[in-house]
Amino acid sequence: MRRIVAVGLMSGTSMDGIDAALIATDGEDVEAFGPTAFRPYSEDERAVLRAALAAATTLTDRTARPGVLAEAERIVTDAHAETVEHLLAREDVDAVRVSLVGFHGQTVFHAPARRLTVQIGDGAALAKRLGIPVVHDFRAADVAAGGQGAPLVPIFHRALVRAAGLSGDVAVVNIGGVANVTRVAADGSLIAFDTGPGNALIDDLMRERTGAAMDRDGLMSLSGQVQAQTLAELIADPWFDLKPPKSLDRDAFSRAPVARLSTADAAATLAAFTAESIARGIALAGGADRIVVCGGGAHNPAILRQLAAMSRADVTTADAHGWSVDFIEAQAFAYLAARNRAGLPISFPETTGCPEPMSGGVLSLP
Ligand SMILES: Nc1ncnc2c1ncn2[C@@H]1O[C@H](COP(=O)(O)OP(=O)(O)OP(=O)(O)O)[C@@H](O)[C@H]1O
Ligand SMILES: CC(=O)N[C@H]1[C@@H]2OC[C@@H](O2)[C@@H](O)[C@@H]1O[C@H](C)C(=O)O
Repeated sequence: MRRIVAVGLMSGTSMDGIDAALIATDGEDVEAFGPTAFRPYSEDERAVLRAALAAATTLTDRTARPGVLAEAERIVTDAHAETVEHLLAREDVDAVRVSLVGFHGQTVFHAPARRLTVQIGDGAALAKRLGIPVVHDFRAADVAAGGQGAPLVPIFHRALVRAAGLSGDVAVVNIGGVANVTRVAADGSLIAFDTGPGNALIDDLMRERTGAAMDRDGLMSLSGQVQAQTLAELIADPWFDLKPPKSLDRDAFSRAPVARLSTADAAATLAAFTAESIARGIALAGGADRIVVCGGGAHNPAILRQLAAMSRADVTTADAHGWSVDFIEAQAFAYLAARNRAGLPISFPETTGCPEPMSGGVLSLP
């Protein structure tokens, strides 16, 4: 395929907002990173999204939008359209120069064992409003074929690792609401899976105890003490020893074990829980010489310090390699949309457990 300019859009499990990023790619190589934009959800919008997650637990049909799910889908679609319109206007980019949008949508339910994964967001409506073809619904085909439907970013991580010429075995770790790892071995082979919690438990603790949306710069976690017994209780969950492929829904783990702790100790212990489950995941993947961290958790020194202490690898953040800590997932969905148009697979037995390399995503034309 020729090189195209694509916009990628990600609204992740943290539900902090929408990341948008332009890239130039032929679906194999990333030829250039372009401008980015972030559009936070308002507190009201976030409350609707949280209600949608609760409502979605009873879904059996991935296309049904009962009750609050219909309102949540409208909010998600409109907010994504606004984000792209803002980005293109700010950068003075004419929509005709953009060939494609990769639209992840918002995951409201993920249970691959039940062959069900639900991302809300109306791709057809977005294509019409923007006047740009949109690829959306990236996870459904993989899950229908028996895969986990996640993580999908690994093939993008590998493209970045190869282009950077990083030596040795490299683990790219994304710390979003949930955390996931991609291990790119020195021989180019790939293994990827979700490792456990990212920031979601810490965000939920902070909202409940202080009303803040996050533990900004890890200040609360850094002021507390990791409670070893509680951490041991959290990490004793047999899920962490399960062999990949494996993936998680946002609320797969409970923060009940930290309920009796002070806010500072609870935050410190949850940050250590995230770090230890990532370190275990990297070991399960075969270990790494280098760990490159991306996602919002890369801004939390409490997580990063614990991770560095628990692993013997060289730990850096994505920015140190010229990649983007905050927009790597949005860039990945632009890349995955381009792969869809190029007829290239987006998921693999080694990343989602699907039976064979699979294409993914649905195209909606304006
Ligand atoms: N300055 C900061 N200090 C501490 N934590 C931060 C900071 N900035 C972002 N975060 C954390 O990162 C989260 C957002 O991360 P990110 O945008 O990577 O997640 P996501 O894309 O929503 O999730 P996922 O990757 O699971 O889909 C916030 O909710 C917050 O917990
Ligand atoms: C079902 C779902 O939306 N999963 C997300 C979530 O957030 C992080 C982790 O869990 C990852 O598996 C996935 O997102 C990234 C973008 C992925 O598919 O690679």
